[in-house]
Amino acid sequence: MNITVLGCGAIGQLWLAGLVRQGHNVQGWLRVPQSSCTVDVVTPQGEIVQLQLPANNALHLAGSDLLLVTLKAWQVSGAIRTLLPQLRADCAILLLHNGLGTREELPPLPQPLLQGITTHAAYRSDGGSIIHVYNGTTRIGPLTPNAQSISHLAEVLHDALPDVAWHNNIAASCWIKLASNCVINPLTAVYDCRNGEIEQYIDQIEALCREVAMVMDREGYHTSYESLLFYVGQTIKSTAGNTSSMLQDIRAQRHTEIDYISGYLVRRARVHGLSVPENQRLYELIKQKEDHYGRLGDGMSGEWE
Ligand SMILES: NC(=O)C1=CN([C@@H]2O[C@H](COP(=O)(O)OP(=O)(O)OC[C@H]3O[C@@H](n4cnc5c(N)ncnc54)[C@H](OP(=O)(O)O)[C@@H]3O)[C@@H](O)[C@H]2O)C=CC1
Ligand SMILES: CC(C)(CO)C(=O)C(=O)O
Repeated sequence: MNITVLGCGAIGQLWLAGLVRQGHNVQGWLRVPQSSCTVDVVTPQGEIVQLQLPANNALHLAGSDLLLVTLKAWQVSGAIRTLLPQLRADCAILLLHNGLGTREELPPLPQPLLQGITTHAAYRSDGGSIIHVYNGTTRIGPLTPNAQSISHLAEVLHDALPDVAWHNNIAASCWIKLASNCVINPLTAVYDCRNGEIEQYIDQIEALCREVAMVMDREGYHTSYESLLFYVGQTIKSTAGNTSSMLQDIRAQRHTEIDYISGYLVRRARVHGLSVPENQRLYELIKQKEDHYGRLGDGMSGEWE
């Protein structure tokens, strides 16, 4: 397949490495245009993969069958909008990020639109290499009716970076993942701790899960408070040693994905006339942290890192 990977950070480089290995014709797409991009990945087995791949080639983009979007949620709609005029109408666009709400920011598209969530874990080391710490599962599925027929994409992606599973009702899976991000990300950022250490704040975890379950129910997704609480508890246990992505962003004074996590939940609650005070409170606490270092940056670059 002809593939463009938009965003060549931690997750993007895992995909670039895996797709090239399978013989696909792949390029990266960088924010600051360059003719090549570096892939430098250390696999969970300690294997080092170093590649130089083409990047930002307009002809390659125009011939792409798949645009794989591995950006932070707040970077997605702006980046896709600038590329849309150059994409074929049948180029599948797969959004692979934490949180929800990017779809609503995009204009109506002729292209088949898909969404994915992943439990792979990777981070950029001080030396710049991407350390792939955990081999997880990626779930993908259609957001638009014209994407329902391309379930074979899951197989193609599975061969490159297993495991990949197709879910017809991907929105429901994304909401369940949103529940764990509404709990783990802001709590770890507020208490400045690893994921496993938030188990002690059980009252807050329960309140957050109750609120997410209530909003999900109004959104039409079948779930229960108990099942969400169980799922979130399992995620806390299985990622106990992790530093959440939100805490990493806060520590590095970067823009967080809070607007697409707790912020999205708060916005959907408002649409349904529901009150979600615990999610609202955590949302505001994280925004205050962002504003604080945003202000510190004023007069310097004036931009988010
Ligand atoms: N890393 C992980 O383990 C996991 C990540 N996720 C989710 O996956 C998503 C991606 O995360 P991750 O890979 O860690 O993030 P990164 O920040 O590592 O990667 C994003 C990349 O996109 C680049 N970028 C930003 N804006 C643009 C643009 N307009 N055009 C092209 N490139 C751009 C950034 O470059 P620059 O820095 O130059 O702006 C950066 O290299 C997030 O939603 C995250 O929450 C989910 C599960 C696990
Ligand atoms: C599930 C969790 C919380 C794992 O760390 C995550 O997705 C993140 O850190 O963003």
